[in-house]
Amino acid sequence: MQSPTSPSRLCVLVMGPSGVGKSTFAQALAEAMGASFIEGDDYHTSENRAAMSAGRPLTDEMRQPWLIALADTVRHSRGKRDTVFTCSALKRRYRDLLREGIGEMRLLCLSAPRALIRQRMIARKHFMPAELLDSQIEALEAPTPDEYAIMLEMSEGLDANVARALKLIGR
Ligand SMILES: Nc1ncnc2c1ncn2[C@@H]1O[C@H](COP(=O)(O)OP(=O)(O)OP(=O)(O)O)[C@@H](O)[C@H]1O
Ligand SMILES: O=C(O)[C@H](O)[C@@H](O)[C@H](O)[C@H](O)CO
Repeated sequence: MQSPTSPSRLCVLVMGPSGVGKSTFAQALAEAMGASFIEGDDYHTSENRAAMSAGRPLTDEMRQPWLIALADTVRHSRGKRDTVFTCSALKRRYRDLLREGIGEMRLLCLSAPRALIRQRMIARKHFMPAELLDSQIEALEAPTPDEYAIMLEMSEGLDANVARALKLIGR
């Protein structure tokens, strides 16, 4: 039997505020690794989606069921294959909740200048409005040294960042 703390497959969390480029980067990374890709946004409750679409930031309580459902899916996936997943995972306690459900994971924390993120959010078609960006950045608790996160600056270009991430995670 496999315990959540002794998984056989690599699990990578791609985190950071809305619009920073998690989905774009994580899909490219998963493809380069031959890993499964899981999009965190697909596990929100309909209430959460409605709130975000209406420009209301999520509360800790609203994020709880989302994080639990996502962790459940990722745990099953990483039991079979290397898995890359996205989740804003803005606060330490959210990341701890994910670790509780999933086991060990590598953290890739994406950042970009606020103005660039805002520009990209305005340009895309998505339920998350650019007006929520400030609340995302305010809520963000950067990973602490004990989380061994790899920090990636997204204005540097997708291919360079994928290559750097592969090297740093040893793939
Ligand atoms: N390296 C890049 N160069 C140019 N545009 C990019 C790059 N990365 C992402 N984008 C664009 O920026 C927008 C936001 O990216 P993406 O949807 O991947 O962010 P996200 O962090 O997953 O957002 P959310 O958490 O809100 O789902 C998209 O329109 C995407 O096409
Ligand atoms: O924790 C949160 O505030 C939300 O989950 C957001 O970050 C969204 O998931 C997402 O990024 C929207 O596209």
